[in-house]
Amino acid sequence: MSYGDYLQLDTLLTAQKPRSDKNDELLFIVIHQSTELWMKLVLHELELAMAGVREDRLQPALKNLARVGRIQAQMIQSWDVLSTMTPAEYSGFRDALGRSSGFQSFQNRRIEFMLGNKQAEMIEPFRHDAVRSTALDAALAAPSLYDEAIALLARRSLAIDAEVLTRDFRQPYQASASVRAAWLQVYRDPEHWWDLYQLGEKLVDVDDWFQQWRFRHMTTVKRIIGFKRGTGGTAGVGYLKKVTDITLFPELWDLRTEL
Ligand code: HEM
Ligand SMILES: N[C@@H](CC(=O)c1ccccc1NC=O)C(=O)O
Repeated sequence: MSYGDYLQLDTLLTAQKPRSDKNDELLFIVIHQSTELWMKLVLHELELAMAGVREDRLQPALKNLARVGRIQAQMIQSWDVLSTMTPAEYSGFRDALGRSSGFQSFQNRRIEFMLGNKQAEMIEPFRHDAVRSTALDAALAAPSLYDEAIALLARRSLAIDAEVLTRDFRQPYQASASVRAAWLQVYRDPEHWWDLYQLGEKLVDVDDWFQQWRFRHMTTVKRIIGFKRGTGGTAGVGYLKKVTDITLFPELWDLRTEL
């Protein structure tokens, strides 16, 4: 066994195939591929974290979520590398991308669903692909990381409304007064609820860094394509600006006003 065999570098390093003769297309491909690799690890860690929360093994789940946070930091940093590309350099090969866009990132959509950003229409770009659309249908219907956290609050005898626990998980999560009151109880007496308090803060980290990733996507796109429309059919920056406001775990933000 050699270094290259173990890491399958023949496969990995022959998968960069620019469609133009422009120098900067390699940067564009490498940034996307490395992001997809990080997403692969995020999915793995999120699955473990969700299983940990579900099975009341909170300490390992916290460790998985801490790792997700450090990966998100890398993903946010990588916008700085892409920002070295100028509008003229990108325009040189943009036509070669055709109508492909980030809407077609399966791993990104699975992460969004696992974190609770449930928008069923986002499966449409995958309908021609039986394997991926089936996996996304399943992720849409399953409880998110936050649904698992709320079920844990209930198992710890915090009062959670029944309709929150038995909700249709395909629907976007709606903030609930009982969930807010439960988290508030945890945050007002951290020593008594130490592991739940840590879980709450890890979830805020993930939400915060997800928002930062979206924000940097939007600013990077603004400096590279200005206000051109997106290849995926949206208005471009205007659309990306709108999605920066998405909040995954609303009560964990709301309760901060009351502390
Ligand atoms: C020059 C670089 C980039 C430009 C100009 C760009 C532009 C855009 C635009 C305009 C959209 C909205 C869909 C559309 O109308 O096309 C979009 C969506 C998206 N992009 Fe990018 N992007 C860039 C780089 C990246 C990178 C490096 C990633 C990392 C994988 C990425 C991931 C995504 C994802 C996941 C979406 C869907 C977002 C959502 O629905 O919330 N993009 N991008
Ligand atoms: N939506 C981008 C194109 C784009 O960024 C893209 C195209 C192909 C593969 C990945 C891409 N990145 C994420 O949106 C654009 O409008 O220029």
